[in-house]
Amino acid sequence: MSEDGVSPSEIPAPARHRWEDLVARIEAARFAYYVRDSSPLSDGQYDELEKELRALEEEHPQLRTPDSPTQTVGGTFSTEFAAVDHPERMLSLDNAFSLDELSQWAARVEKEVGQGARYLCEPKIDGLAIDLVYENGRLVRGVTRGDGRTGEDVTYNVRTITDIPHELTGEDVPEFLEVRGEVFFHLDGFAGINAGLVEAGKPPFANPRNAAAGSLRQKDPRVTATRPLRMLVHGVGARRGMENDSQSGAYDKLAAWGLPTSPRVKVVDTLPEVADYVRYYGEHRHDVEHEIDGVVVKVDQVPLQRRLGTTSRAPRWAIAYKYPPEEVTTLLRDIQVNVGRTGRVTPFAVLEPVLVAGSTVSMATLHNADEVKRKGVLIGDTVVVRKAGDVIPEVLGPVVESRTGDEREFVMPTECPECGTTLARQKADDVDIRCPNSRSCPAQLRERVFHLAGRGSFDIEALGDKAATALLEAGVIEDEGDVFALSEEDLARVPLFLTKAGTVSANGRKLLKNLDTAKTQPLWRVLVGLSIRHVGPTAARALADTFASLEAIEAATAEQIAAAEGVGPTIAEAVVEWLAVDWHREVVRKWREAGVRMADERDESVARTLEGLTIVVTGSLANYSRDEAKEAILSRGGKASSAVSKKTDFVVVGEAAGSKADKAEQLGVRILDEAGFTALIEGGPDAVPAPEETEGAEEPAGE
Ligand SMILES: NC(=O)c1ccc[n+]([C@@H]2O[C@H](COP(=O)([O-])OP(=O)(O)OC[C@H]3O[C@@H](n4cnc5c(N)ncnc54)[C@H](O)[C@@H]3O)[C@@H](O)[C@H]2O)c1
Ligand SMILES: [Zn+2]
Repeated sequence: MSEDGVSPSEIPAPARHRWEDLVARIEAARFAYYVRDSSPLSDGQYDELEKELRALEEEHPQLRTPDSPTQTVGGTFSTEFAAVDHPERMLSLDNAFSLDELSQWAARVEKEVGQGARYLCEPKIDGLAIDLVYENGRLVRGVTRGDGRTGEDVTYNVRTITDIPHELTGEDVPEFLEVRGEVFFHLDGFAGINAGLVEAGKPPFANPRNAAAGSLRQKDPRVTATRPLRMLVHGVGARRGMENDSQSGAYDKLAAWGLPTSPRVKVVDTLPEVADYVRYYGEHRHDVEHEIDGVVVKVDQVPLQRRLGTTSRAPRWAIAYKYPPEEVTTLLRDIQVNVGRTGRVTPFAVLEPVLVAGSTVSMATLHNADEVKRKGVLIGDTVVVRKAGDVIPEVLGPVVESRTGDEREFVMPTECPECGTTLARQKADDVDIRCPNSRSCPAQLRERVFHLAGRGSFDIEALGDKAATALLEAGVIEDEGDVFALSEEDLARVPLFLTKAGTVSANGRKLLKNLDTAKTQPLWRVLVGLSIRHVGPTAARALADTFASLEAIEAATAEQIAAAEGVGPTIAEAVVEWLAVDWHREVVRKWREAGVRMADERDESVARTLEGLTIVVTGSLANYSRDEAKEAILSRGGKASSAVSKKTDFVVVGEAAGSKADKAEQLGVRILDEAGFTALIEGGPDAVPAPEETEGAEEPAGE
């Protein structure tokens, strides 16, 4: 950095020192990123540095030397590869971090070329740029971006990527063509790469982008060949024998010659449509098979691109709209284990708290001990953490470059951290290990009590995490069996439910009231509350629909349970196994004694006209919603099914019915329209016309 060009008297020393410091840090980060394929800083942290540098130079324009990182294309070329000049310079992109900045860019475009610019929008792939040169249709060179003028020759490596054609096909293949694209990994490819590296005793990558860069930039192309790299093209450079009047037109030609273009490219006429595109991918960022860090917007017409021109580092006719970063680097302080409701022991990462996607993350899931191994993370590592949308934060991988040697490997405990019981696999081939002390392991108890109070079960608002713990700790409940017998005297012994004066608090009274209401909840909620393996809301509803009471389920055999609509052998086995355990039956007995209803009342005023009939309703009916139709069938003793089979007695076909109606016809199942359905409900099967008549009357069918 030439300080000579800058007159020290004009720039305050602190600003100059800050500038030097920022430049040094940015250059170190660029070196790690482009040469070592590593990210000690996250992209967000890096962008912050660049932003600060830009602001500083805005304030003190004399600092803006031609070799400032704000004026150059990031990257360099390492001596490990032959250096090759690009026929045409490869540029970076300017960024917009808000819709506001995007419209400022569009305003500049309009000011320069007037109205009429069309905008080509495409996802910004988080990979690394590649320059491909085709001569007479043959791939002759593949080069990394480097510093924009000179890149690294990775031709042999590029040839191993299946997306990249060695030869262009089709009509009018140009004499000379330089194509720009992005090399990247699909997300699922990344996890496999790291697992493979760890198994081979090699350092894993911190994230998919580094993995792509590191896999392409291999000395030995045979290594590159083993990595499932992908490529999509997003631009053209120098060319002879190819005329372009638009970016989108160029993409069409490239595609016709066999080059992979993005299926998500869209050309729009107005800025609001660009904003829609940006918003769409902001919401659907995770529906794309690779990581995207933004959307690239380009003026589509080539003559307008020419008029707009470029700066030293980026075209003026394009901009990268960047989404908020989802990946951060932070310290992995520890790996601890959590014991879940079913005793499953799962490791989780304890992180140095870090802000990502708008919230502070201090923990991340690690699923199981194998997963920790596969990711190759050590306690004490700097790790990349990803928080994608509402998904639980995840550790992607370690920044191996930042290791000091003090890191240590995680060892799965052999004893339950909560109750000291020796951990074991339930079945020999299970991945998970569990605490077998399900009845009284404090962790499992707490989770079960909390679970039965949940929205998907009894829905007991005043019984949260804290309350569950407090009740167990005070000893007023020994396990979930005691929950519904709780009295005011009991709560008077739980500090959490006491006022300062020592009486039961409003919250305590609310809990008692909640419990009373909960006792009349429908059977399926009771079943969910029992914490039977595999019995979540869906299975519980299916069981309740068929058996209507817990007593009936207790009396049923595994075969009978499995035969119920939507149940099947796995759930049936789990239910039977659960009921065979003494203390489980004790929970049921206590609940029953405390007045939990455990049966769905059948409305006896409704005649059971459909006893033994299986009925499928498809399409929409005028007088019944889906649920009402189902209810009408169930309350009359019928079975409401969703799939048509030979066992189906009637298929009710409403408006816009789909394939189920066709299937019914094929199988010769009796078909009813809505009027027929009403007749069936009211009078049973005898009230609807006999099969022959129905068939004969197919066309006029009621209406
Ligand atoms: N973590 C770090 O330490 C560190 C260091 C250096 C750079 N970086 C990251 O790299 C960025 C700067 O790199 P950059 O100069 O390559 O800029 P950039 O990544 O912001 O944008 C330019 C690049 O986008 C790529 N791209 C992806 N999809 C594209 C598409 N559809 N059309 C056109 N181009 C597309 C091209 O390869 C192009 O070179 C930073 O903002 C940061 O995210 C991180
Ligand atoms: Zn335990």
